[in-house]
Amino acid sequence: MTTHLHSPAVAATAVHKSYGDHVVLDGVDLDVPSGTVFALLGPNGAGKTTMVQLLSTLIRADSGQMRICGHDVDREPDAVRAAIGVTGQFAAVDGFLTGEENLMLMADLNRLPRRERWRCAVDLLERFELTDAAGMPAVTYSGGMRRRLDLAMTLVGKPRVVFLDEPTTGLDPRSRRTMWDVIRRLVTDEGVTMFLTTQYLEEADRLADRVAVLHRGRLVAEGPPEELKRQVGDGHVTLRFADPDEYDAAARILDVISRDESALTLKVPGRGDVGSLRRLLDRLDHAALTVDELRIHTPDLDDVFFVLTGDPTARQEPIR
Ligand SMILES: Nc1ncnc2c1ncn2[C@@H]1O[C@H](COP(=O)(O)OP(=O)(O)OP(=O)(O)O)[C@@H](O)[C@H]1O
Repeated sequence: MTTHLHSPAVAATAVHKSYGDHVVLDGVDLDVPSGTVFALLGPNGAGKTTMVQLLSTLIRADSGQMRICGHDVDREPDAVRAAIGVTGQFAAVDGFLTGEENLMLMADLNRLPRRERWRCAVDLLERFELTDAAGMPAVTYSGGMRRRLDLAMTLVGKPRVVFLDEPTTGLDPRSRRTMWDVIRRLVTDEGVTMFLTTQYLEEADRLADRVAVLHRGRLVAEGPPEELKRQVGDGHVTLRFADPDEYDAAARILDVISRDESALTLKVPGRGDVGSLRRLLDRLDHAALTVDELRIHTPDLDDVFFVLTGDPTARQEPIR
């Protein structure tokens, strides 16, 4: 296999993909340097999984070019498959096998020499904090443990690029943080390139060197999280209401970034300076609405998403 040491880990140019009349990707360009974490961010149905399926040779694009570590996805699919690992929302883990057996099976499938299989399994179990659970059937694992085992299994084949499709969807905050640590360590210690898709702005912000925002089949922004946040400038203000009717009424009169029905909170754009806060409170006063609590935030990716897409439908997704 030819190695392309100086090629970007992932490069895509003018990628189009439709299902019937439904345009899912409408000319997407990507460039991910080796040894970095890249996050493709977007709400449900934005086309993130489709992009991963295209780059990992699972489906074909209608047009456009894609290369992984210098290998053309269309013309050299075997070389691409040898360079990548994919972990998805539907893990490859067999619940009836123990963690160790799952890893040994994967080592077998990757044709590792017999004496290396066990060493590889033990090493991965330790790095992924699964040593204590190594002998237990995977069906007894928590969601976070399963995701870690799935990622460990992907690494048996020593991929240079790992696609992580929504790696922490459905995990509790602690498991999410453990997963983030594992992902970061793989990049820092081994130079693996991570291409992750996520709906969670916080995840992209914490993990990624570069973030791209996918909206209606197009990239609406691309850059380091800090740069995107700078583009937005102002932060936001969170307002909490005690009364559901007042919460609803406020949501109707204000320019709302996002809303949380259960907490009765609204996020509205604003720097939090005295003048703009006074204007905001005056508007609520005139409508006879009482705010229970007010918090001021510096810009985060949530604000970036709102400013870039300005699309209220995008705001209803479970972004956090
Ligand atoms: N095989 C298919 N046939 C028809 N439509 C499809 C197919 N696969 C995906 N789609 C459509 O393409 C759009 C993008 O789907 P995709 O799964 O890529 O989105 P996503 O951003 O990964 O969303 P999620 O966060 O929910 O996984 C959706 O509207 C989906 O219904």
